[in-house]
Amino acid sequence: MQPVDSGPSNLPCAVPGVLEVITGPMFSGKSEELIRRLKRARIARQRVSCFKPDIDLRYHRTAIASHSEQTHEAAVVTPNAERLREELFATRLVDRVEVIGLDEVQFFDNAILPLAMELVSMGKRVILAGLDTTFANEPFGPVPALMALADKVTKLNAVCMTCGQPAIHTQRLGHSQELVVVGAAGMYEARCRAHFQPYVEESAEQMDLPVVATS
Ligand SMILES: Nc1ncnc2c1ncn2[C@@H]1O[C@H](COP(=O)(O)OP(=O)(O)O)[C@@H](O)[C@H]1O
Ligand SMILES: Cc1cn([C@H]2C[C@H](O)[C@@H](COP(=O)(O)O)O2)c(=O)[nH]c1=O
Ligand SMILES: [Zn+2]
Repeated sequence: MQPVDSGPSNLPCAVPGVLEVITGPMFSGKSEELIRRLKRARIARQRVSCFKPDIDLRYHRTAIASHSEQTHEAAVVTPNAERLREELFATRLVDRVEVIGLDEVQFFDNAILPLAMELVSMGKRVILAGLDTTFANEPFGPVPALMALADKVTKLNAVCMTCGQPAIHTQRLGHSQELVVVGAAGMYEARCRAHFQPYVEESAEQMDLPVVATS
């Protein structure tokens, strides 16, 4: 008797959750894309909840806002995954929503990874937006690891403010070497590879330190 090729199972599985990461430099449209996805989910009559860290209250206290002034209602939370967990579970909000959005995820600690995966395992659509690299071109917080775990990664480009080509970097204008410096246009610019100056050389020049020649 021939063995039966069972093939792909037609058995229904539990509603699958999904992790989506939207990333890229500043001004690349991450918040716009997050807002677009959340609005479409609401059109599809899905229940949506959105959060942003209390670090960055540039435009609104009760909404995420893009540089182009598009907005979506959001709750402000301390950028601490345990606090976000409490916000979702202690209030049972998690039981009332299908889609969870979070902007500026780069400011969260690494515990955001197991929290995101727990929500996905509960069948939630989790959409996270944040910077992949810092002003110094280093991986920013949990974002690269989240990209590795995601079902879908959308990496956006901005427009280089020097030449108009696609920009993958965020240039900080000024001397600060702090990791977190909240700001927008005037403090930061999108730059392409050719026009991005990582802070090591630039700050050395600005601080009148010797710049080591590479060739
Ligand atoms: N250098 C730039 N490249 C692209 N868009 C820019 C630039 N500077 C300003 N913008 C504006 O920023 C908007 C994207 O804003 P936003 O969604 O907040 O980006 P992000 O969240 O990635 O910082 C664009 O639609 C455009 O109106
Ligand atoms: C590169 C870089 C950025 N920031 C800050 C600057 C802004 O407040 C946010 C990014 O906002 P956006 O929605 O992506 O435009 O992050 C920072 O603190 N450190 C950095 O290295
Ligand atoms: Zn350029």
